[in-house]
Amino acid sequence: MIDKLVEKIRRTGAPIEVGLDPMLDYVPEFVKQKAYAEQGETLEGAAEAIWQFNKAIIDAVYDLIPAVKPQIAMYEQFGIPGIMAFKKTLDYCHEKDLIVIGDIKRGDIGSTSGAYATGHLGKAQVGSRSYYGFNEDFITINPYMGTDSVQPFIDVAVPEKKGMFILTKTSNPSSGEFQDRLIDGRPLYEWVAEKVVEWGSQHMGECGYSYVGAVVGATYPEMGKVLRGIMKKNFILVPGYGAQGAKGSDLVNYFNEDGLGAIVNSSRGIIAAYKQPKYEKFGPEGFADASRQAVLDMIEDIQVGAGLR
Ligand SMILES: O=C(O)c1cc(=O)[nH]c(=O)n1[C@@H]1O[C@H](COP(=O)(O)O)[C@@H](O)[C@H]1O
Repeated sequence: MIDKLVEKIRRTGAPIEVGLDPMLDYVPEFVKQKAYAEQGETLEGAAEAIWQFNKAIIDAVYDLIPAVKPQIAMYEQFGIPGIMAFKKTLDYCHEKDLIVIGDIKRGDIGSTSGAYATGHLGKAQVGSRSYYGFNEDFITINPYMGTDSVQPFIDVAVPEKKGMFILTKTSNPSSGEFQDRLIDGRPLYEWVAEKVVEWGSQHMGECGYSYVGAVVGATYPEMGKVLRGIMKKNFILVPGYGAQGAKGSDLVNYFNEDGLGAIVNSSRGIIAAYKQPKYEKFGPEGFADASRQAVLDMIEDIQVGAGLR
């Protein structure tokens, strides 16, 4: 999958992923009303609304991008119907040949991590048969419980040729509270980055990049530069573009000289584009076209701002 990700980034010229984080507030009224007419103002109605919203956006952007990142919390808030909308979204993205990064941020003691890994990357054995549960291509992992919490994900990912992105320096304002603390003179996020390199060496793609990548927020470009230097063969998933304030020129440190090595996420900036003054002309009816235009603008901004052309 890392080889496919690299191939798709090269083909599209778009080192970006669209974050499918559908809050009901972003779903235009006409989409919600139709879903509620069919399913009522219920959890099922909410799940139908976010699924229809996602589907229209995927249809509008899939040819421009290599990957999507559905954030499971946005679906979980609607209980079981929400989880079913999450799974429908994953399957539809696969049908469209998109790489699916499940943003699930898991990590627990070994046996529990193993079960998460089976459910999201691998197959569950049931008697003589085995079944994929969610079947994402990559997932996000919280490594702060240490190697025995991360290793089960790698053990499942290797035979499946799937991967993961490990939280290293996150984009949020208080990420420094713990992650920037100095340990033996170096910030904690650098210690994590060194473990990402070590963990990643167990699972390398033919393209020269590891299946084990890192999450480093676009909102801390100076730290991004240091972390790029430590993790030369690990892809960096970069959140923080758009709604959290980062722009193309902040990303120059995140790419390697081959123009690869990073994939930049934008969620609200793309899926709720029609609400921004810049894309107002599309109106709520044209929400998916507004998302397409926002993707085109993001690609241009990153290619120019990060010096990729
Ligand atoms: O793992 C992530 O994707 C993540 C890590 C991080 O440091 N910061 C961060 O914002 N994210 C996720 O990236 C997405 C950002 O959404 P927007 O701010 O709307 O583009 C959300 O799904 C967050 O959960």
